[in-house]
This record gives sequence, structure tokens and C-alpha cells, in this order.
Amino acid sequence: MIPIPKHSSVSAVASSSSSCDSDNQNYSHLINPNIIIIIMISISQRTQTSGGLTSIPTAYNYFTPNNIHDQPVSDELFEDSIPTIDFSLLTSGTPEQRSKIVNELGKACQDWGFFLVINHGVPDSLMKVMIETCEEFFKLTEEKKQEYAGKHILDPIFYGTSINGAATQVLFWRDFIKFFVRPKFHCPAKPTGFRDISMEYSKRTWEVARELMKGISMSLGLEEGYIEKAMNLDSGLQIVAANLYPPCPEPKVAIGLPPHSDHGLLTLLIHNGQRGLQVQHKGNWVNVYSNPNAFVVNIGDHMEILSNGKYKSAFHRALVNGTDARISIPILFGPELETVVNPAPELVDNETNPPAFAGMKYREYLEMLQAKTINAKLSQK
Ligand SMILES: O=C(O)CCC(=O)C(=O)O
Ligand SMILES: [Fe+2]
Repeated sequence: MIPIPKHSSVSAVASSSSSCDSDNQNYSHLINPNIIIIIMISISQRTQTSGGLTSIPTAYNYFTPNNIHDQPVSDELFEDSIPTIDFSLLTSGTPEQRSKIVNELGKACQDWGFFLVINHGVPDSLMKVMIETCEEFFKLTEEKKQEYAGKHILDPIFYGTSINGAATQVLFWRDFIKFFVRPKFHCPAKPTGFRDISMEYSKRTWEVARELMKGISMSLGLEEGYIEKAMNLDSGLQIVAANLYPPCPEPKVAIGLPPHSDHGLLTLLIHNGQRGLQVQHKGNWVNVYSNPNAFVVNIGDHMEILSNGKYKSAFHRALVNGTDARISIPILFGPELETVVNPAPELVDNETNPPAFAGMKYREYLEMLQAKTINAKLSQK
């Protein structure tokens, strides 16, 4: 039940964290009280006056001379660009169009682990109001938000600010709220309307994710319902996360979210139009530019396991900027918690495709992420 060491690593304790996974780690045993005071001051400074600050507290120094803010490859120099999938062709194209788009989907999962989805049918107005409502949530008083402060990775509602306490105690320039909307619906009660909007948004994104999983199943040469059935998606996890990255006086020093991969099968992300997301591709950091009404989709660790490593759960990170607040809303779709995730037997043989991972329950994987006893992706990327 332990992943075969393809990805396992002794360097497991380096900085990998996301709103969808190891943010939730309880580092209380590692943090000294002075750091906690810094954290409290930093949060209030950031939320009240981040525009007025001219420097950041040292606890946020992520990029140092040894770990420099490496510039992303400029778009003109980079011949590849993140693939775009036309969702309408996947669901209502002719058989030829469908088969072409399934191929493109497979290639995107294999080459990038990231792609944009357009013509998905989720109304722009719903995406917009979801972002606005999350923005309203972050404007609530700190006291109100702290009612949702979380501790455990499986807490159904979790408000926090990220702490990379394990190795360096560097903080990230980000606040987040995360809530489980499936199998049971949870959502903060405030601001007004948050529940209804989140419920509608969750349903609509679930429909998109489900169709994408069918396409991905077919792209792997499996039956279209394979992933849905094998991962027990009817009672699977769906987690909404909203990240707020306030304007940062030293954007070349702090980071919003350090390099990480997401657990689960798929993540669908929207944002408020500000740039910051980058994906690692062929060893370079590439900016993810997307129209606010497209979904940015990425493959999660469990899709990589299920595909026996054929599809990549790519490393990505979020940079911050000096002038504008950025909001992103990733929604993560994962298996049912007790499901043992294995490479699909159909994709494994003992000669050319031996299993690259051993099975593990999704719940155990999450708990190990929280305890930092694994960090499956770090050794490889
Ligand atoms: O803010 C972003 O664009 C990325 C967020 C992310 O990767 C995450 O929350 O896991
Ligand atoms: Fe992520």
C-alpha cells in the first residue's frame, strides 16, 4: 500500500503545498511562538495596508540568492503553447470531431498535464459571481474568517494562510478558504448568497469534470465510464478552494504558492484576470495565460497513478504582483476517500509497462501528505 519508489523521496520534506493538498498540514509542533507572532502581524498588515507597505516581513522571503526568482520563458521564445480543448466538440461533435478531440486531450495530458477548456457551457455570469463572492468572503473580518480556521486536511471547511513550516518556515503571500462540496455539501454561511452560488457552481463544474473524465478514459483506450466507476466518483471528493494573493510590495521575493502538484484526478481553475499561475514544462516555467471564461485544467497525482505515469500531474506555482490582488478558484475532483487507487490493470503488463505505483487509499494518501511522510512528486520534478 505504499507507492513504489518511482516518485518517493527522502527529500520529501521540501516545499510543496497547495490549497488542494498539503496546506492543510498541521505544523504546530514545528513552529516557534515568535514565528506565530510574525504570522499574526503579517496577516493584518497584508489585509489592511498591503498597498502602503514598502517591504515584506522576512518570514515571507521565498526567493533568495540561492533560490532566485527565475524568469519564465518568454512567450515569443517558447514554441509550444498550452493546449486548448473545445469542450463542445467532446460532448456534441460528430464522431470524427469527438475522436479528434479525445486524441488532443490525451496528448495534452501526456505532454503538459495542463490544458485550457473553452465552450464548456458554464455561464460567464456564474463564473464571475463566484469570483466576486469569494472576494466578498475575504473582506469579512479576520474574526469571522477565523471561525473557519482549519487543522486537518479532511476538515470540510478550512480557512488559512499557508505556512511552509517544515523546512524553512517561509510563509506564502496568500490567504485561502477551502470547502468540500461533495460527497456532502459544505460552505461558509457568509457572505450572503455564498452557499447558493457555490452549490450551483459546484454542480456545473462537476458536469464538466465528468465529461472530461470520460474523454480522458477514452484517450487511455479505456471504456468511457472507466474512471467514473473505478474511482467511485458518485461519492467522490469535490473541493472548492479560493486563493487570495494581495498586492505584494516585494513580488520578486515572496511567492503566492510554491511549486506543487495537486492530489486527486483533475483540477478546474478560474481566476479574476490577473496573471500569476505558471506551469513547469520541459524544465521551464511557462505563464498560463487564459481568458477568464476558460477553465485551466490540470491532471492530479491520482490520474497520474491511474494512467501508470502516462499522464503527468505537472508542477505549477503562483507568483504575486506589486499592484493588483489576484483571486483564483481551483476546484479539485478526487476519488471516493476509501478507494484504493492503482494503475489501471489494462494499462499494465509485466514486460514493457510494469506498474509504476502500488495502490493506496486516497484517504491514506491525503493523511500522508498532511504528515509529510510522502511527497510523491518532489523527487522527480
Ligand atoms: O492560484 C493559482 O493560479 C494556482 C492555485 C493552485 O495551484 C492551488 O490552489 O493548488
Ligand atoms: Fe495547485
